Amino acid sequence: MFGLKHAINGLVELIKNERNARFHLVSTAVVIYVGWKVGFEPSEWLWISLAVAGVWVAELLNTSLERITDLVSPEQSELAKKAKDYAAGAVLVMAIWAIIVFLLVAVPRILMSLML
Ligand SMILES: Nc1ncnc2c1ncn2[C@@H]1O[C@H](COP(=O)(O)OP(=O)(O)OP(=O)(O)O)[C@@H](O)[C@H]1O
Repeated sequence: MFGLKHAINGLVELIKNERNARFHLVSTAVVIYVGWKVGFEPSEWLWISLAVAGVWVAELLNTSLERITDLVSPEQSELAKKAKDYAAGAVLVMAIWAIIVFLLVAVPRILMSLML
């Protein structure tokens, strides 16, 4: 279980050091609260949890790639810029998908529960 300790440490460090991660943490808590309040179905939880996990994974990999890039190329370089921009693009794609899932799955359920 030593790997688990390091993995949890990675998550804690991400939340401590990255502003984006703190935003993800608040968003994750809000989505879980809303889902619990309106009573998401298991299939809805599946989509929402996939989107939430996807954003966390993308942010973890992006931050890891940023650190590796800084290690390999501490000075300004065109390649370092490309490497970081690609990784940031991956987070953006995942975040857009998570918003689409939220709009398609959560918003109709929230509106339904407000009308009842
Ligand atoms: N060594 C570098 N050479 C050229 N451009 C860089 C370099 N480092 C960063 N950049 C540019 O600046 C952008 C922001 O990089 P930075 O490492 O500050 O990431 P960040 O998104 O601000 O994340 P963090 O706040 O975690 O460091 C990169 O996407 C890239 O375009």
